Parts: sequence; structure tokens; C-alpha cells
Amino acid sequence: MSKQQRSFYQSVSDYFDRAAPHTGLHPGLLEQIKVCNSVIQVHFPVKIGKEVKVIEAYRVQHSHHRSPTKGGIRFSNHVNQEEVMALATLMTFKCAIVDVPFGGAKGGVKINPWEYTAGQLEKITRRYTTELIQRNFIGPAIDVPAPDYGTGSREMAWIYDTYRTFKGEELNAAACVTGKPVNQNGVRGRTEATGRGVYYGIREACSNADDMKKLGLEPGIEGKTMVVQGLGNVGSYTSIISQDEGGVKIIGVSEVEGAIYDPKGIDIHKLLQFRKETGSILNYPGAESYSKESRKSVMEFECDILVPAALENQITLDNAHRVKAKIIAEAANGPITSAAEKVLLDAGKLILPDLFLNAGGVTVSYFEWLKNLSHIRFGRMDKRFNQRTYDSILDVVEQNTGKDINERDRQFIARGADEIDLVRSGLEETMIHAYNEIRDIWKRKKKVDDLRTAAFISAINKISSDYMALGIFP
Ligand SMILES: NC(=O)C1=CN([C@@H]2O[C@H](COP(=O)(O)OP(=O)(O)OC[C@H]3O[C@@H](n4cnc5c(N)ncnc54)[C@H](O)[C@@H]3O)[C@@H](O)[C@H]2O)C=CC1
Ligand SMILES: O=C(O)CCC(=O)C(=O)O
Repeated sequence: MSKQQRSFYQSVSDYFDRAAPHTGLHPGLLEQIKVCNSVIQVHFPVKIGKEVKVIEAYRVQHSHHRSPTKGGIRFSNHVNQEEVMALATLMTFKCAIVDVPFGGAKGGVKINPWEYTAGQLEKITRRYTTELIQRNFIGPAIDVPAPDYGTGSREMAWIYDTYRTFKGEELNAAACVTGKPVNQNGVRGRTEATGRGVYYGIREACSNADDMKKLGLEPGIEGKTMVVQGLGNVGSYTSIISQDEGGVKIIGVSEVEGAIYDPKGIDIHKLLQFRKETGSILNYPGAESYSKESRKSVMEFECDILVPAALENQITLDNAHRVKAKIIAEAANGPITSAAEKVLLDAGKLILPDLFLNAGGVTVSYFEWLKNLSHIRFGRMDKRFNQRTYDSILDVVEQNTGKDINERDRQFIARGADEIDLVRSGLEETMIHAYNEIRDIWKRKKKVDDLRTAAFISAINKISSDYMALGIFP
């Protein structure tokens, strides 16, 4: 493939190569940080009705500098070894950026999940998990999968159940996978986590008055217009939270069946309900509809913030020069090719890179893993204690001021944190801290012109310090 048309893996490789010289590290160490450590490809048979179907699947562990390795499992027709390698590579750098102490990994099963029944998907998921167990490619201290494109909490519950069937004696078996349903050792807030993290990341970027001024935008997220590609897990939660908590106006959306645009604004709750009832976003009242064939024109809709939240390689050299959005928020992994990125940066766009922006998922997965290892719900030990302490402080305030605090304010101020409050608070802190860490590199380092390069520099430096401290075995 030419420098012009880059595959997803080549793009990730280009991004790494662009950042590497800024770190001043030894080429051998950089090479070790860049390569994928372990790749497995498996083929296994599954009975589908009266047929036997042979399924192709992968798991890639990109880096073992920290254990376990971590990353989602994707069910998609487009899965191939290079794609999974690119996704696993991004996971390593993503974890480093948000200080999640894991190496990167990713899994892929080459099927279109929407063509199978739940029973058939369960068989495929359980057999795939068995293949991973047999190769020692899954376990709380080894490699911990999670949801990605085409999978969700249902599949994670099947993975957990298959694992504990084989490893019933393992006390920490529940930590073999994250993104599980809450009643199956999941953590509150994982389902929304990636979208919520995307929202916190965009909000933080928009809060910087200087950066917004350069784009010709007012500071603050409120009132900004947003267009979203893909209304799955990540796209729908990004839209809901941006609209409900950030006051963002969603004006364009695309899904597999086509795209819609309405500059007056699209209420995301009503749109999701409409799609549930009609099976499509098309013909949503008041919006202009675009057919399946022209759904990619969503990338060219007029807006402040464009959120690709479906798949990789959506902005290429073919359409990059037609992108009108000022901010491109990479909720999906790899939505922009490295060649297209240059066109966008030259046009003065702000790109919030995937390895930072969608790291909310793995951040909350980390919280779930910690919960599973500690065998206790967050907040269980201290909620009531804190509540009583805050109540006593309010009593003292009342006594000293002679003024009563009304019951509504008291309940709000004195409330002890539940699990969901702590998860959201931890996620918010993580995204704000990570953004400012990479923005600081972007602004401080001469010749670093974009946030992605800054993010890679930050991640490579953190990973290299592990290698340097640990040495190389033997
Ligand atoms: N689920 C997670 O926690 C995380 C997901 N991501 C990334 O976010 C992206 C989306 O993942 P999920 O939301 O989990 O997947 P999902 O399977 O829940 O949703 C994806 C949606 O995109 C739609 N879609 C597919 N092709 C499209 C196209 N050409 N145009 C418009 N819509 C299209 C699908 O119909 C589906 O509704 C992927 O790149 C994934 O790797 C990144 C971090 C974490
Ligand atoms: O939650 C996780 O462990 C990984 C999520 C994921 O696959 C991703 O961030 O791309």
C-alpha cells in the first residue's frame, strides 16, 4: 500500500514513528515497544443449524511490559490479523496515557454478529474462550478481554462463565474479563464508560479558551454542534451525555442504514426511540435523510464537533479535504488514516486522538478488575461513615451560624458516595488529568504540532521507564 493509502496498522505504525524521535530513546528499545509480542490465529468449528461453520479468530497481546494484558474482543466481518494487531497496539499506548497498569491486547472474531441468533453467538463466544484458555491467553493475571465493536456485557458474561467452568478453583476468576453485567461481578458505569470518557475529553478540550480561539470557537462545550457516526455503545452514550450534561446540540447522525441531518437539533433520546420502533434513523421527523450509499457524507456535515464512533479508516484522502468540523473527536479506534490526518491538521483542525479520547472504557474496566480482585463493591465500607461525618459537620455549621440547612441541601451535601459516583469521579479525574498531560507536551515541545504525537510521546516515555527499571531478561 502506498504512503497515500495507509492500512489501519500502517497508520498506527506511522504515528509511532513520528513520535519516537522526540523521546530520544535507543532504537532497540523503541523497536521492542513498537512490535506485537504475541499473536494467535485460530480456526474452530461451530454447528449453526445443520451446517458446520469454521470460524476465524485472533488474540493479539501487543506488550507484556505490564501484566495482565488488556483489550476488547471485536465481532466483525472485517476482522483480520493486521486489524487486531493495530487495535492491540493502540491498547498499550492507551493504557499508558491513562495510567492503567496493563499491557495492550485485542481479540477479533471474523463474523457479522447481526447475522446470528443469541444462541449461536453464545456457542461461538464459548468456543473462542475455550481456545484462549487452552493457549493460556486469558486469566486475571494474564490477559483480560472486554467489550468492543459487536460485543457487550452479554458476551462478557458467557466468557466469564466459560472461564469459571474450566477454572472453578480460581478465587479471582471473575477478574478474567471486564464489561460483565453488574449482577455478574460487573461494575456500575462500565457500559456508559467509553462514551462518558469521550464527553469528558471533549469538554476538557473545549474549556481551553486559547485553543478554541484558534478554531474560531467560543470556550466551553455548551451550545456546540455535534455530528456522530455510529449509534452503538460508544456513539449513543457520547451523544446522550453530551446532550444531557454538556448542552451540546446533536445535528447529524449516521448508522448503517443511512444518515440524517437537522441543523435545528435532533433530540437523541427521541431518535434512539424512533430507531427502536422503526428499525432505522431514516425519515426521522424534521431531518433530511441520506441513503445507505451516501451515509459517509456524515463526515462532511457542517458542525463544530465530528464524532466518528463506528470503525477505522472513515476519514481518508478521499474525503479529508471535505471535512467541515473544527474538532474531530476520535471515539472509534483509528477513524482517520495517517495520510488523511495530515490534510486535516494542515486545515487547522483539532483532532482529539483515539488513544486518549476513548480510554474511558479501559479505565472503568480497570476499576472493575480491581473490584473483582478485592471482592467488594466500591463505596460499601465508607458510604455511611462519610454520610454521618458530613451530617455532623452540617450540624456544627447550623449551631455556629444559627441558620438551618434545608433538608434538600442536607441530603445533597451529606450523601455518601455510591459505586456509580466513585466510578464516574475516577473516570472524570482520569480523563482531565490525561488531557492536560498530553496537551502540556503538545504546547511545550517544539516541533510537536498535534495532540496525537504528544499522546504517543507521553505513552512511549512511560513504557520505556518500565523497561529501563526492570531490565531485559535474561
Ligand atoms: N465498546 C467500548 O467500550 C469501546 C469501543 N471503542 C471503539 O468504538 C468503536 C465503536 O464501538 P462500539 O460502540 O462498542 O460498537 P457497537 O457494536 O456497539 O456499535 C457500533 C455501531 O456502528 C454502526 N456502524 C457500523 N458501520 C457503520 C457505518 N459505516 N456508518 C455508520 N454506522 C456504522 C453499527 O451499526 C453499530 O450500531 C469501535 O471503533 C471500537 O473499537 C473504543 C474503546 C472502547
Ligand atoms: O475495556 C477494556 O479493557 C478495553 C476496551 C477496548 O477494547 C478499547 O479501548 O479499545
